[in-house]
Amino acid sequence: MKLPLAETRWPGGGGEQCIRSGGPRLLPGRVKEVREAVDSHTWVQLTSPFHKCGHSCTGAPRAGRITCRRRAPPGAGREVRRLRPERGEPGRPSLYVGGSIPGGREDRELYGRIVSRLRRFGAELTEHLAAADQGAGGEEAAGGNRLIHEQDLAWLQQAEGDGCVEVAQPSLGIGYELDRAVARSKPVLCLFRPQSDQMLSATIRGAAEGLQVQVWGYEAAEEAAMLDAYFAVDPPERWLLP
Ligand SMILES: O=c1[nH]c(=O)n([C@H]2C[C@H](O)[C@@H](COP(=O)(O)O)O2)cc1CO
Repeated sequence: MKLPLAETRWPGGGGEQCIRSGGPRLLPGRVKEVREAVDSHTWVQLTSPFHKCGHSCTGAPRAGRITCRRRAPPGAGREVRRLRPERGEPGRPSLYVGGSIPGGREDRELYGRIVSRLRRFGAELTEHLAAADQGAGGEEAAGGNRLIHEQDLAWLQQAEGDGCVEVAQPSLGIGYELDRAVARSKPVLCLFRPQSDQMLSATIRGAAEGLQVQVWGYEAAEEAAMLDAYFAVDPPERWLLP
C-alpha cells in the first residue's frame, strides 16, 4: 500500500520538534523504529503526542511528529519511510474491518464496498484492506510485520463499534483477529458468501454466540443491506462513552 504520510525532512528545518527516544507513550514495537529514524535523520509519524527530548525543543511538540535537529551527515534524510496513517475521527465510533489479504485480492472491490458502507456507521480503521495497490503479499510498512501486527491489534482495541470481517476467503489472519476481538469482548459480524465455493470453518460457525459474534450468510451485492440491517439493530453509537 502506498501511504501518503511518508516524508523526509532535513534535520534542523522548519521548526520541527526534536526527540531522542520515543518515551513510554509509544507502542513498544515502535521505540526501535523511532531510534533508527532519529539516527538516520529521517522522521516518522506517530499516533500519539509525546514530549521527551534529549536535544533542544522549540515550542510545543506536535502530535504525531518526530524529527532530529542534529547536523545531518551527507546523504542522510533521503530515505522515504512508508508508514500507516493515523485512523479514526473524533466523535465518531471507530470500526474495524477484516478480510483476507493474500487470498482475497479478487474480492478487493467487494471489500471496498464494505468499507465505504461501514463509513456510514463510523470511522473505519482498516480501510487498507481494499487498497488498490495492495498485492497478495500485503502491506509494505516501515517496521514490517511486527508493526502491522501491533497496529492492527491497537486498531482492534481502539474500535468502539463492532468489527466486521468478511470470512469467505480462508485466512489465518482473520481467524486470529476474530479471536483477539472475542477476547476483548468486541462484537463482530462475520460475513460469509455461501456461493464463494469455500467452506466456512466449523470453528468460526461455532463461534457465533448471541450478540457478540454473529455469522451471516449473504451474496455479493447484498453487503450494503447486510450492514444496514446489522447496524440498525446495534448502532455503534451506543459504544461511545458520553
Ligand atoms: O499486510 C497486511 N496487513 C494487514 O493489516 N493484515 C491484516 C488485515 C486482515 O484483516 C488480516 C488478513 O490476514 P491474512 O493476511 O492472513 O489473510 O490481517 C494482513 C496483512 C498481510 O497478510
